Amino acid sequence: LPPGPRGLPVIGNARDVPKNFEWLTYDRWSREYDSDIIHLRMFGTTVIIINSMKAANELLNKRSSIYSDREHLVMTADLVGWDRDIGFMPYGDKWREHRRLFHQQFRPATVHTYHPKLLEEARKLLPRLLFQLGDFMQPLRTMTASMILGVTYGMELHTDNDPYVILAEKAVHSMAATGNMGSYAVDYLPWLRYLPSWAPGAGFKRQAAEWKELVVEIFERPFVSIKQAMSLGKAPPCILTTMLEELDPKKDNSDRETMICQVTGTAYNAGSDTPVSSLGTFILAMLLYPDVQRRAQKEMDRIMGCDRLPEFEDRGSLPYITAVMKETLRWHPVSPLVSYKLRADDEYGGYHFPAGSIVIGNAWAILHDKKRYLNPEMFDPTRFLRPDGELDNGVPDPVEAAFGFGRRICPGRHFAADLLWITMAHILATLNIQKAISEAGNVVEPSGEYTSGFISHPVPFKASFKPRSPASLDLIGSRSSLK
Ligand code: HEM
Repeated sequence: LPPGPRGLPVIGNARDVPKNFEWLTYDRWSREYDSDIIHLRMFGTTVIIINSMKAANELLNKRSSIYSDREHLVMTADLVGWDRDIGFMPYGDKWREHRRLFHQQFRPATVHTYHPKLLEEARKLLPRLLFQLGDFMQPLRTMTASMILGVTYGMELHTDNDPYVILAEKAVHSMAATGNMGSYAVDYLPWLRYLPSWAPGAGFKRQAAEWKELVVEIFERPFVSIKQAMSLGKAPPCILTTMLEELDPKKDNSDRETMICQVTGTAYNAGSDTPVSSLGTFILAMLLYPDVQRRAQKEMDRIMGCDRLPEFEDRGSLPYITAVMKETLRWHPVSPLVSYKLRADDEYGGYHFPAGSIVIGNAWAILHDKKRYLNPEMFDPTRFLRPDGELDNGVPDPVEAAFGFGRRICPGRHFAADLLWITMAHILATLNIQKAISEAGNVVEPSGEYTSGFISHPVPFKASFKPRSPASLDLIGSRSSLK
């Protein structure tokens, strides 16, 4: 086995692994043990942590057929009910069928047909950012939910307090809190699930029951509501109606309908939180690196002038904006760790990995590898550009690790990349992102801190959005509503 910290009998390294920001500790151990692969034992389970792209490529990408299973997380899957979600399904026929159905709706050729919806929502975001009162993340959450709910269920959201946005936020919180192996002891000690809910130490069961109600609702509520609308001939065309219309009415479709419900529900929850984290990182970077913001705005002005908003067709002429998006995904990956279960014994670099090991890809370490990215802690989009300002295809694309690996790689990545790009382009074209000023007149510095867990978000911070010019106000279409 690869090197790693010596553990204690029975519990192994359970006390060595910190509760938060494990990816930083894994990265440090990798340097201390001078090995890109390290090994831990957690209550008898072997855990292999991959900290370099080279090893990730050899194992997670090239040998994906044995590295694509998921560990069964008792808390997440059984107790909270996330087993409905493709991301938590074990490798096998059921996962394959769900993933195939999902892919048909989110492959590049299909995602292209969602561009009008992405544009419409990015444009609605601008006045909301301008008039937000202190919590700019809320309009970003509403926009992202509107995009994903719009294409999946044909829904229109009108306010920041839409029940579907709040539902997604709460449900996805339970995924972020439980989705990393070992966040709850019951993952390693499955018998704990049989503790009665009232027993001391069984707080996790009471919490799980509360979360499960939300998870069931996030999958079933929109599905049932659109199916009803469809039976009345009132459902707008969307992914769900497309899938339901393809069913053969002469057959019993109950299994197929369950699958469709799970696929669309997965899109709703997998797609409504992750881009919000990236957009939060983008805003943070624009506050901390004002020169980057100015250069991006200059590029927008050069291509767009001041009389129109960006379109997807402009992407080829806006390499710096694309570089800002790549750097956002690299600087703080949304999922710093991704984990798999090894299905068969394997060997690599003189090491033997037993079947059943948990294998963790440390995306954070890969995206902060000094050998691949100079000064990785700096937000520097120019690292992706050639001296002539065009994109440099020789620089490793953060997409390689930020969206996971192998057969499990995020199937929503094309949609996500389009969503992020068009949103960043719209904000940079029209608004100045500035540090907020407190009531006492002082500049409010963002802490730059992040939450830990399966999905990592910037800790809430304040920012102020001002129109770049009177022409920007016209473009935003909100001049009349300004005092
Ligand atoms: C910035 C945005 C996003 C990021 C950074 C992101 C990242 C990831 C990562 C790291 C994984 C795990 C991959 C692995 O295990 O190797 C994943 C899985 C997944 N993502 Fe995304 N994602 C994003 C947006 C989306 C969107 C918008 C959708 C839906 C439209 C989506 C759907 C999924 C699904 C269904 C899976 C599970 C795949 C499986 O287990 O087979 N993601 N994503």
